[in-house]
Amino acid sequence: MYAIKMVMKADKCDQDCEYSDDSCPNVCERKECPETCSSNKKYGCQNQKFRGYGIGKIKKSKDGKEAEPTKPIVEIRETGGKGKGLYATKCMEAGSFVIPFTGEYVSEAEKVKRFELYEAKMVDTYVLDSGCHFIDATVSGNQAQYINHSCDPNLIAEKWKLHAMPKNVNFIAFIAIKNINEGDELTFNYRFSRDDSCNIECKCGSWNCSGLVGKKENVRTDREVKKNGSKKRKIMEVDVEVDLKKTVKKRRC
Ligand SMILES: C[S@@+](CC[C@H](N)C(=O)[O-])C[C@H]1O[C@@H](n2cnc3c(N)ncnc32)[C@H](O)[C@@H]1O
Repeated sequence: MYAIKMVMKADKCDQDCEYSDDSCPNVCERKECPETCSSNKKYGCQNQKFRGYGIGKIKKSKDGKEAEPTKPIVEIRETGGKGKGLYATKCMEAGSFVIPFTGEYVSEAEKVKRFELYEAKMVDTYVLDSGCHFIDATVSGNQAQYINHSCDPNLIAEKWKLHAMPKNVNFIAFIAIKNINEGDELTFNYRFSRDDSCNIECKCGSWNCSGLVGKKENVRTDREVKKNGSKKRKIMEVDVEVDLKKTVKKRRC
């Protein structure tokens, strides 16, 4: 009974949703609302965060002009031990959209070619597996590429669909899974999909630190552990969380 109700709501929401807060069925399905969504009469639709960052169709204000771009709520700073990191410049509640992850969308074949090229040039490589494509932030990417790993993170990476964008493209958003204070470092669990990524000594300092950056339980880690600052090339290929049921407290789904 509950499932049927959700589907009906989602259909309605696709046309002209009346929710557009965290109970919005599109949020529950990780879909951005269409530009035409006229919900939330006072503040406008709250489920168009990618558009605010210039991703997808640009948001228009009521008078038809381009809306102001979203002001960043993060800044890059030195961490002392982990290189640069990304920090919150204001408080955020659990469930908040923090920042999208951007880079070049490439196929698996192109990713393999690039890995060879980066290896030849000894370039550190940073790629997120979005499920449909690989998002390569090695050369071009936004501030999200400075998010360090933690074994007890305050962010999760989620896959989203954008309205009027190809169905086979996933966009990635970093969402807060804890309340975050101004000045906190933003982190997520890298959960590396390659064995050869898992040999960097972890300095997250969490109570549950595994000792290695991004280590999954089933990954072999019998290689030489790289200290931070090592001249050896690092390959970061990260799996994005797929579990939609992963609980983010503020959301009702
Ligand atoms: C995607 S980059 C993050 C930004 C990076 N700190 C920088 O300055 O460019 C990933 C690299 O950051 C470092 N790093 C991230 N999380 C770390 C952690 N928990 N402990 C130690 N080093 C970490 C590692 O050198 C890793 O190769």
